Amino acid sequence: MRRDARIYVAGHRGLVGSAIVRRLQNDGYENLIVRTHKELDLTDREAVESFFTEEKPEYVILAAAKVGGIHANNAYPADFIFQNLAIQGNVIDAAYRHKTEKLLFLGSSCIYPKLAPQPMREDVLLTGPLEPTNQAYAIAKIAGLEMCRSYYRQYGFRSVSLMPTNLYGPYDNFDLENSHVLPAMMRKFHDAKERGDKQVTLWGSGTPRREFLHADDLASAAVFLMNNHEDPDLVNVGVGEDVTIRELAETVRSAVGWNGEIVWDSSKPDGTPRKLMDVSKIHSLGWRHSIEFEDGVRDTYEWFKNNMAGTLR
Ligand SMILES: NC(=O)C1=CN([C@@H]2O[C@H](COP(=O)(O)OP(=O)(O)OC[C@H]3O[C@@H](n4cnc5c(N)ncnc54)[C@H](OP(=O)(O)O)[C@@H]3O)[C@@H](O)[C@H]2O)C=CC1
Ligand SMILES: C[C@H]1O[C@H](OP(=O)(O)OP(=O)(O)OC[C@H]2O[C@@H](n3cnc4c(=O)[nH]c(N)nc43)[C@H](O)[C@@H]2O)[C@@H](O)[C@@H](O)C1=O
Repeated sequence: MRRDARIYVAGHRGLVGSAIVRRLQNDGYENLIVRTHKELDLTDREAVESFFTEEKPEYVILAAAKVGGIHANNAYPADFIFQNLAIQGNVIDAAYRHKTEKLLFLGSSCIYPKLAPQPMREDVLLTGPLEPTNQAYAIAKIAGLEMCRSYYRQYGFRSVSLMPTNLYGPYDNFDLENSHVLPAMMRKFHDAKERGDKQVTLWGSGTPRREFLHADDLASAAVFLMNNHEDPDLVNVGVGEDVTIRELAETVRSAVGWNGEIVWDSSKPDGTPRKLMDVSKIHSLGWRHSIEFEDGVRDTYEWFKNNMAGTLR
């Protein structure tokens, strides 16, 4: 991408979109196009059409989506499938018709079968049943990446599709019900420390394993692949190592500095037992993560204390 190219970053205020904007700005890209959800609802096909007619972005980074943790996915499957199908359908099709040079699509590690062999290679896609708690979201994401492959096959429309593992970092969603596990733990431990609570309740058994990648690393992979990769087939993005949810709780608790008791609520779902990415493809393309987990969690907690603590209810 030329440094003066017109690059539309959809979802620029979210965890991933904000990290991609920071990365592009640091790399000297000076012509970024952004719209808030309120300014442009990407589920509205006519609004998307007018936006592309007006702005004619040369590159599109699609980091806008309906996103949430295990509870949100399980409780609101209709919102997850409808909004994601609509957003990606509108944006990918408009980008093709308005002659965008290249688009970046984001899937997720939950597109792979619930019991896929670990670590999960890109070619285990569609080889078995999905995890029920996020099936609606996963099917929307699989449709998105198939749309990218199909637009390439039929029209030669260029795109890259990244499948990130679980992400964390600044501008994450710290809602107690609808967020992912890492920000939820951070907020629960922080609130307990502030209030002097002796116990925090976490969900499930604590035995599932998850892999965590800092959003700044994902942003670096996104810009790298936009510049260096020409195949619309999916590419996993992760660190290649995972931890149990109990181990994660210890790391986050230690970063926050709270020493009370953790209680596990077994009435809440565990979700997929393990989701570890095979990252050999992206390593062979020349990209590796650079933020170590403990450093990333510590920095994210600093950001949380400075920006979010006290603003949340
Ligand atoms: N977080 C994670 O662990 C992972 C995320 N991903 C993928 O990365 C991408 C970004 O996720 P993440 O940054 O975490 O999500 P966030 O929820 O942090 O951000 C999503 C962004 O999308 C915007 N948005 C949502 N709906 C619309 C809409 N209808 N019109 C316009 N904008 C909209 C939101 O705007 P607003 O805030 O104003 O509503 C927000 O800026 C998604 O595709 C997600 O599937 C993949 C794997 C893991
Ligand atoms: C990125 C990915 O994210 C989601 O999948 P998930 O990884 O299962 O989601 P999660 O981060 O919410 O939970 C991970 C694990 O952690 C446990 N857990 C403990 N205590 C809390 C807790 O307090 N909050 C939450 N949310 N989880 C908790 C929880 O029970 C589970 O065992 C999907 O939306 C999927 O669509 C997707 O793409």
